[in-house]
Amino acid sequence: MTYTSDQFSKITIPRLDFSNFSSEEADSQEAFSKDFVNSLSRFGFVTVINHPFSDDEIEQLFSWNQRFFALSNEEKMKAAHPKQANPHRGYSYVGQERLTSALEIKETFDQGPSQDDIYPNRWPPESSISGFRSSMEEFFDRCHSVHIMLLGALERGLDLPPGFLSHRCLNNSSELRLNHYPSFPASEISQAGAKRIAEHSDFGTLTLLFQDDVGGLEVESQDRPGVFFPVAAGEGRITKEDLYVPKVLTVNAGDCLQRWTNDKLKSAVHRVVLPQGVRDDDIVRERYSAAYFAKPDREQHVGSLTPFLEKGEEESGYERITAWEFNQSRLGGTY
Ligand SMILES: O=C(O)CCC(=O)C(=O)O
Ligand SMILES: [Fe+2]
Repeated sequence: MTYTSDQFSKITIPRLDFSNFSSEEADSQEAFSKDFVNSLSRFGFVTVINHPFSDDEIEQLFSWNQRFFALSNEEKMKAAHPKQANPHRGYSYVGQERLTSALEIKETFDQGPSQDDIYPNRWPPESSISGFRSSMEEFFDRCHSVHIMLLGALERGLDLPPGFLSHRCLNNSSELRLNHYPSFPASEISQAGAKRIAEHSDFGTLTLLFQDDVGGLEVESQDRPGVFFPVAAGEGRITKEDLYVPKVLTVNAGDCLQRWTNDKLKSAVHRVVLPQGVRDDDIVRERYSAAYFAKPDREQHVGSLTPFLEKGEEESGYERITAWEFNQSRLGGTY
């Protein structure tokens, strides 16, 4: 597949106001829920303002993100990601993970649930970055509660009974990833075919994505396969206000949600490339982001759920493998 960017596309990812859902007004809640479903069904992505995270929480998250990656390599390697990929934990240096054959100019720090004894987290020593672990653990739990709220909106928008999706995600086995894309000469990208992050879809239910204002995130069009357009694109260039954290939360559907809903909600392919307007002789600004990959409980199946299958077609749709088996099969080959 050849991929092209359509940076000036008029496709606009809908921007929803979460305060409509958190209000007591049934009509506003209903409208938010329907719009949320429609956007994930049409684009696989949505952006949300007035979301439940406070400015302070997000600013702190970005501050930890910057402080962690500013540590020396030696310090970061004290939290090194284990050799095998499953599941992601700890620090990965530039080039360690490849989603395709392209070099990816990014370093990452992955964290799972603090109560996971089978796959424990890998923290840098407290003496290197005091307070990092406790803040990140707290933020992880906040993301879990926002994930459950958003599943509530999907249940409503999809006319499902309350808890129909969320009860499959209560023993949190999600992952939180800090991304740092270092600064580099733009010519390296055009000559070497490197990317910040190559084309991929996320594996879980929903991804809560926090971006800074550098830009470069693009999503593949559902109508024109192979054509990518910027997330938060308006009638032309992205403005700082389109992206600026902490105001805007980007949410996208992952493969498990696509499977459960038998393709009604789309796990769209996305990537991070050069921001718009960058020329070959520019030095590209560094970029920070954080992604909470919300996932179903490991023992839950990720086959198509009955309400999304035609009557008498219960055997059709996606196979009922467990979320754990699915996650492992998707991770293999990326490391
Ligand atoms: O950095 C971004 O904006 C996107 C990152 C992403 O897609 C991922 O980590 O899966
Ligand atoms: Fe992603």
